[in-house]
Amino acid sequence: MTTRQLKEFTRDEVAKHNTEGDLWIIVDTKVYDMSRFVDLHPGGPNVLLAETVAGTDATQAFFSLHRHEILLKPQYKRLQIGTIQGEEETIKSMKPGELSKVPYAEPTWLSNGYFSPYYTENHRKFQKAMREFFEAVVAPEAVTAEETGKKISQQVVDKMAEANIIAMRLGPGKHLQGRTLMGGIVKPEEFDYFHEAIIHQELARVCSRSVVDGMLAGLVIGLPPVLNYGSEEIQKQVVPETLSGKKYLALAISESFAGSDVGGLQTFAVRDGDYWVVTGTKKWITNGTFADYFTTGCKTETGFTVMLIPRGPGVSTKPIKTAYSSAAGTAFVTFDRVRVPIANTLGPVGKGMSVILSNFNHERWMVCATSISAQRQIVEECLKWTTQRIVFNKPLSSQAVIRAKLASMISRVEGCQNWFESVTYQMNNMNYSQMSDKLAGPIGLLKQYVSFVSSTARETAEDAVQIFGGRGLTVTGMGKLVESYHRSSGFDAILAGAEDVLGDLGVRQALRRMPRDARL
Ligand code: HEM
Repeated sequence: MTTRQLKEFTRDEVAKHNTEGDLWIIVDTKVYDMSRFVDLHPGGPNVLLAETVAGTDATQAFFSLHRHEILLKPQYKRLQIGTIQGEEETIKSMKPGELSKVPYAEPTWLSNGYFSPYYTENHRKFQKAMREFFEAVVAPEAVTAEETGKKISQQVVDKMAEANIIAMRLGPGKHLQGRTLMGGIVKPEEFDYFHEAIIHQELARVCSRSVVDGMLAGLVIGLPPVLNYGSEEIQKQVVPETLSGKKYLALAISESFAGSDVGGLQTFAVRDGDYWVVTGTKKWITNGTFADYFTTGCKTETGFTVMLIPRGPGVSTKPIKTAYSSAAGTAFVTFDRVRVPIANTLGPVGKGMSVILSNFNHERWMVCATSISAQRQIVEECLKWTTQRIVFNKPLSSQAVIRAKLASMISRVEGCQNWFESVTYQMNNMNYSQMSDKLAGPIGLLKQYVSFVSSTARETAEDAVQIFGGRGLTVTGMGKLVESYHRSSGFDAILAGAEDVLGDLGVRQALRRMPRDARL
């Protein structure tokens, strides 16, 4: 491939090329020859032939209508023939792993000149490596997966496994022992919930909501019951297979008949010698279309029991089309008299409710982490858009009503992140049973506030669409992240427990702890 030589021009020289068939424009000191592109331009030829555009500096017009990334695509990059003599571009692409300088685009601890009591130099090093990894390895594929709805490729999964990211997404614990984490940046025994939070938040920066789930979220929420309650044999087989990304696992709890009211589930298991015989259906199972194992909640004679069901005779899955991409592998799962060895039981028979409930805290906390990060990205999009978009001859941000929306959006995401970090700090200082006892309520309330959805995410989604107008409803182009967020932010209000139920859980826990002698 030959590298084209870029020439230097004066603005006067460019101005001479302002007709159909000989059309140049300047965008941020770069000179583009649009002569042969005019008829291919998705925005039509006429806009480019306009007097105010042809042969002129069209930087402002360009950035009012296009994302910067368009200029970086090879098919458009090659339209550049030169630069303007003695001038330097002002709009630079972010370097790999670079932090955004847009205010509030990064959490406080990553913002230049600010401090945090929670994070160390090691967290910063870890965050940098994680951002570089996700940008280089995951981001390109995340865009494709969102569009095609296909499962994330095995190549990406293998690279995540190699860095032990799959294992780290399950949080601190014995499953990290003996592993080299992110090339050795953090020792397994030093890996804490802030490291884990960094992974979830960095992942959500490069993936849409569906792809975050498609990145083996099923395993993240479905493997802990195996780790905490599975027999040694089961663990020996399933843990290495899944954490190496060779096999996939999903958590199969919700059904057409019951969701947040886990007690109402109807899938049942009957004992037959050394086997359970399982019959029933599960719905909205993340990663279910490609899962090899299902951590499944079943009704049994003495109560509710959790067991690991391998895909095999009697197990079938079909995709459910939801508002977000099928890359998440959302499935309807049918168990038709499936024979499952009794040895696959996770936790005590009839005591499955506590297995599932104890698992929920981590899952909900993870949903909060990703949800806040996605919300923050929308704040960044809105700050950029309102600064570059010109309306009534002024930037959109000069309108007080727009600034009021930005104020609410910033306050919401900062409130969410700060509460989230406080809960994460508690997790770092509590053991598993303390967490189950003391944090189920706060995490429930936090998720309600974050998924916060009805309170913060959904309001931010609505505000962002108002700010972007029609573009916020358009799948491609300037508002594509806002559109995707608007369509999928509601998912966080439902997945891992409906927000209203969780808010109520938090209050009921608080009420249970009210001192008997408390009076006004
Ligand atoms: C290097 C120069 C340019 C390139 C490579 C380019 C490329 C594109 C592309 C790929 C789209 C589709 C964008 C999308 O789906 O988001 C588009 C849309 C558009 N372009 Fe350009 N463009 C250029 C310059 C300009 C200029 C100078 C104008 C001046 C007014 C313009 C006006 C438009 C309009 C009006 C649309 C439709 C936007 C919309 O749907 O909201 N373009 N252009």
